[in-house]
Amino acid sequence: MDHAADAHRTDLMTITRYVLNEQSKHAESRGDFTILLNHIVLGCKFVCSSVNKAGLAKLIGLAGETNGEEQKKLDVLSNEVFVKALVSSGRTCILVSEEDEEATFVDPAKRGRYCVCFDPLDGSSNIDCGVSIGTIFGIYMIKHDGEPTLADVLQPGKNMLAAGYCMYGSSCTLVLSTGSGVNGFTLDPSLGEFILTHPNIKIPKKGKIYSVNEGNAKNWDEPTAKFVEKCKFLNDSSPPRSLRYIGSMVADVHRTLLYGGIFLYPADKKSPNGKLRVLYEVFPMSFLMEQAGGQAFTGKQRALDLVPKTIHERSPIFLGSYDDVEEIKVLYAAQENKE
Ligand SMILES: O=P(O)(O)OC[C@H]1O[C@](O)(COP(=O)(O)O)[C@@H](O)[C@@H]1O
Repeated sequence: MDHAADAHRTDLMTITRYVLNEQSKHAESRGDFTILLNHIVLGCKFVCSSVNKAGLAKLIGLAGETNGEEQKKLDVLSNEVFVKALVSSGRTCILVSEEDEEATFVDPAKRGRYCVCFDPLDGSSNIDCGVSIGTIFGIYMIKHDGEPTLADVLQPGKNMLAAGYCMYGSSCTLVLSTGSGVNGFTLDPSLGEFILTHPNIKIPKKGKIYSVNEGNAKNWDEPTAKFVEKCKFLNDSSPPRSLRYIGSMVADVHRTLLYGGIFLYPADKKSPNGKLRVLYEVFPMSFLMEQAGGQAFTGKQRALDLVPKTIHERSPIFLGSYDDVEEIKVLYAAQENKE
């Protein structure tokens, strides 16, 4: 690798150029998706700079508002920026945000054909201590000319057109799939551009890492308890798997995508549907995992086959390397056969 050439690379593959190339393959594309994505990218850049200067700009701490959960100042600010950017793109008709109780139906005069479900700032519990957090988004397109309704977003995840996340960590990385593979782009602060740095990401078929909040172990169901037990106390000579849990889904999934392994947020006696939300956490991450060669399972079915009934519905999720998720599917199938 010629680092000097790399540092002075002049043929810059920005995310806009990448998506424009992608879209040019679709005859019907009029550039609407690229315009939409550019507004999402603008939101990510704004949130990235706000997160970086949070301590200095007094953006740490609670906003004193709730969405059923206490909202952080950065939660509210990020949500405002994304809603305004998405509406001003003129390409959206329905917005579903983790921070808004109700879906936003865009004014017909400014409306487009895309529905965007997003968590403007995921990993709230890690905001104030500077640990990596992120934005997650999933995009559908309405296929009819009638009034957009909730039915246009309460669809299986496999109907999404695209999904991605932006991680605000040691560097700002945007990972995106438009249905033909997964690519990672790193923000070059000196250019203010996301540059392709992780082309065609493929998750290792089998991993050495498991990622779960073991603090909930006493409330787990048997297949989950058995799987985590296996991760720790293998009955053969192979080395035990390592536990890595940041508590920010974006950061835990990003590591899983690059290094392999499995991330799980199972159901438990206290939260029978788990914690993570289907439309803007489970679906986008499952879409990316499958596009990278991994898989995503709910404990009952392929995550992307789920049909949510409400916009803030939760679901258990097991996602990551193909073989690792296969192991837990076998345990749930055995449980089902016993019942
Ligand atoms: O603290 P727990 O129960 O392990 O939950 C951590 C999970 O909750 C989340 O923080 C989601 O919650 P928020 O959307 O409220 O931040 C995920 O990012 C993370 O995977």
